[in-house]
Amino acid sequence: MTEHTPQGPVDASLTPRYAGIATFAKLPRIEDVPAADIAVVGVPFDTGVSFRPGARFGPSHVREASRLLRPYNPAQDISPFARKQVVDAGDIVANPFSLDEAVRQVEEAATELGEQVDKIVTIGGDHTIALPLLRAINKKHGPVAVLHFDAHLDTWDTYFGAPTTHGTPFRRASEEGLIDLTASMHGGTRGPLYGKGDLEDDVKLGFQIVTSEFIEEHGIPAALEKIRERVGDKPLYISIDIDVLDPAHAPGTGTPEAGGLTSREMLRLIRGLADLQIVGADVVEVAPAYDHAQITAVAASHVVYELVSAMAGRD
Ligand SMILES: N=C(N)NCCCC(=O)O
Ligand SMILES: [Zn+2]
Ligand SMILES: [Zn+2]
Repeated sequence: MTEHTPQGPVDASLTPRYAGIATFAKLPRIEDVPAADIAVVGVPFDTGVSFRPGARFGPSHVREASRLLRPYNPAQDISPFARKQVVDAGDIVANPFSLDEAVRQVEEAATELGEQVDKIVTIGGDHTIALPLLRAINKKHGPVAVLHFDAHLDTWDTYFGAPTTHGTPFRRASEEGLIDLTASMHGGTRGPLYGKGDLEDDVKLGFQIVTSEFIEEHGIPAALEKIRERVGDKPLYISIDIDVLDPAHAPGTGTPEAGGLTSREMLRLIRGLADLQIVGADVVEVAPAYDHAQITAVAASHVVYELVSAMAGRD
């Protein structure tokens, strides 16, 4: 915890919230404070996508929508920006012409940032970036429980022979021993697969699943019970692909699947996990070109805010 009184966001009652440069939630930049506890950082990168491109514009789009966030979160009864020094750490530079170099750059930058702050919430970017982010967090915490909210499993093996894509990060991370596979889960998965073998492979790796259908059938409390039982008090990394939401709630994404969660359900799920030992998180796959009226960006900005609130609430 920093020694200084946290510097909060620009006061929207003194400076119009639509004025000025958009940092996340109008928070100070990391350079503007002596020390920080929680950093929000962008990774504008989408070289790993299999369908619609454009997630490289995700971080700036989410920051724009986050201008409207306010400092008190009644749902968690917490003022996250007063409790902890939360900052915007800008964007990590990721080479769009070399996926391998980009992955190295993300790992290196996230490792460095992780030495400066306690916890990081990353805004993507396509889901490829979860791999270097998990490599970075592994150096700090060892293998972490991964709670992965997504329409997709993202444990596929290769695409066009390529091992590193947005459909493969959790397969690679499992193989590298970055994930505690006794405590990890997918949440909100649904939709057509390549074959039954996709699910069998996923089980073999060690993941469990709370599907979108399970959540609809049994409700959020039952889903939370399953997740909490699985994760326990292990260091937890939460990776949220915005396509876990139904396309009605998140049209601005690259591989949309019908039958997903509402934003209200997603926010409730995070709140129900707020007391767990969350050590890092990402929110990925926001692709503004397919967004309308900032629907996806508003949802994503609230998801990030809820994650930051959860992290700020636990010492
Ligand atoms: N990670 C995301 N969003 N999508 C993965 C989809 C991979 C596929 O095209 O089969
Ligand atoms: Zn997905
Ligand atoms: Zn994904």
